[in-house]
Amino acid sequence: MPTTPRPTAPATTVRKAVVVGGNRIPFARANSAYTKASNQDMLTAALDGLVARFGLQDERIGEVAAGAVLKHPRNFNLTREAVLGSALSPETPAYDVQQACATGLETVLQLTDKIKLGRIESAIAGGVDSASDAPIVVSEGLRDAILELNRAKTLQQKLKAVSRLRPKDLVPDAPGTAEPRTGLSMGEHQALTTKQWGISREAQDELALASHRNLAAAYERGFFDDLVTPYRGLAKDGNLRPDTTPEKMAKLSPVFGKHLGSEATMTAGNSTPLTDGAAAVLLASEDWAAARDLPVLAEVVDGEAAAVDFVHGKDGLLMAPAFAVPRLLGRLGLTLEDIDYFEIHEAFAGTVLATLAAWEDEEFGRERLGLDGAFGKVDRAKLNVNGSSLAAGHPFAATGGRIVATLAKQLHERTQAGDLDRPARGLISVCAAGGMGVVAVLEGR
Ligand SMILES: CC(=O)CC(=O)SCCNC(=O)CCNC(=O)[C@H](O)C(C)(C)COP(=O)(O)OP(=O)(O)OC[C@H]1O[C@@H](n2cnc3c(N)ncnc32)[C@H](O)[C@@H]1OP(=O)(O)O
Repeated sequence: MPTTPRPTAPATTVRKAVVVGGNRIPFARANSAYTKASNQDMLTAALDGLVARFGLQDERIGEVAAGAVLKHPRNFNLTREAVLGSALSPETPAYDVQQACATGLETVLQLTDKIKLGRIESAIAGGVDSASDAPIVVSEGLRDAILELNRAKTLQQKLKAVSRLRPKDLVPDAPGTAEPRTGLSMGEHQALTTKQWGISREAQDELALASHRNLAAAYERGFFDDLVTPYRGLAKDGNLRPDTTPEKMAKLSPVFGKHLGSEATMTAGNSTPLTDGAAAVLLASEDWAAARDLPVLAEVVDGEAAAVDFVHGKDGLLMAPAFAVPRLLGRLGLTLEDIDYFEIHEAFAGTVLATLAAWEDEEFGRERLGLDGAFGKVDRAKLNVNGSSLAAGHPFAATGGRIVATLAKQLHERTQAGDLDRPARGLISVCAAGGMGVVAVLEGR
């Protein structure tokens, strides 16, 4: 007679995971204020700022997950080293994540899932990147010679290893943002997508200007006072240009897609700059936050990842969020109209605008998303209301943490204002190298 199999693990509970708050160091343009700071220095500073803000000295956090896109081989487990260097309890486990520019958001989703399942009560998610201290890779020839030298026991074997070296082996591989499968940089890929979706230079410059204007206004009203801790002489993001104008932007020469001639529209003004920085977000179960009398800004409701075949297909490298968002909202029974704030990572102005154009396109909606028509229109007054990567800068893995903390605070303010008959709702969309995208929905408290 068949018997009902006994569960091999205790039943798990699904509960809510919330954002308590965030902390980041101001983001610096590459080769400026943080030239001498390593990824570990910056991540430790972001963690220590969070510790100071929420009284977490010697606290054993359930788990810390962070990462860097440009990681030195010497950083075996960068996040654990940063935890050991911080004021958190050394009994706090920590691990690295790498999901390109979506790393910060991916860590938030991984850790909130663990909290929802009851495996941990608290967590810190984050990310860091330094374009100033990028790892330099040695050539295959030099690597082979060094490994052989390491194994050599006799003088003869050592000389043989060294004698293999040729002058070209001494040339290092310079760091870059090229896609391994196409050899094109992210900017060159985006230039193709920007053209494909017919995004004008004016529209890109306008989006970049709005980003600077919104970020400057948010600093002005003190919005970042409890989200950003000054570091190495910097109190605000070094890339912020409150005085930039449409005329100044219009004068900039194209930097990507130059082969497109007069159709080249991407400049240093409407592309993110290479940036250094770190961000961290404190996540918890409701009980853990209540027991410590800590505030709760927002709930992390759900997330989704997508990928596109940018090598053989017609979708642009950074277009995966155009697919991930409809899937996530569909699963949650929401439409774009149900969202009060959109945080769409501004890798390039063209990335945001191409995504919005795809969602408004009937054919894309029917043929690529399997809908009856266009997915919908984003109300631009709800988009990146506190500025985004074009103004703040984009230290790749740190961007997700910046966005989650910023959105959580914005949602909290709006929910507490009480003008909605429900909690304020926010959508995050982050594109990533490799044709990927990670998105999430948060709700204010
Ligand atoms: C990684 C993932 O997984 C997904 C993603 O997010 S993809 C995005 C990844 N990021 C990138 O690829 C980074 C792209 N950016 C770059 O490579 C470089 O920043 C860039 C090529 C765009 C520009 O480099 P640069 O030429 O060194 O920039 P920079 O010197 O700062 O600016 C050039 C000029 O524009 C001016 N400028 C820049 N922004 C301006 C603005 N908003 N208003 C007015 N002027 C501006 C600068 O003042 C400068 O002028 P001068 O030459 O007179 O000093």
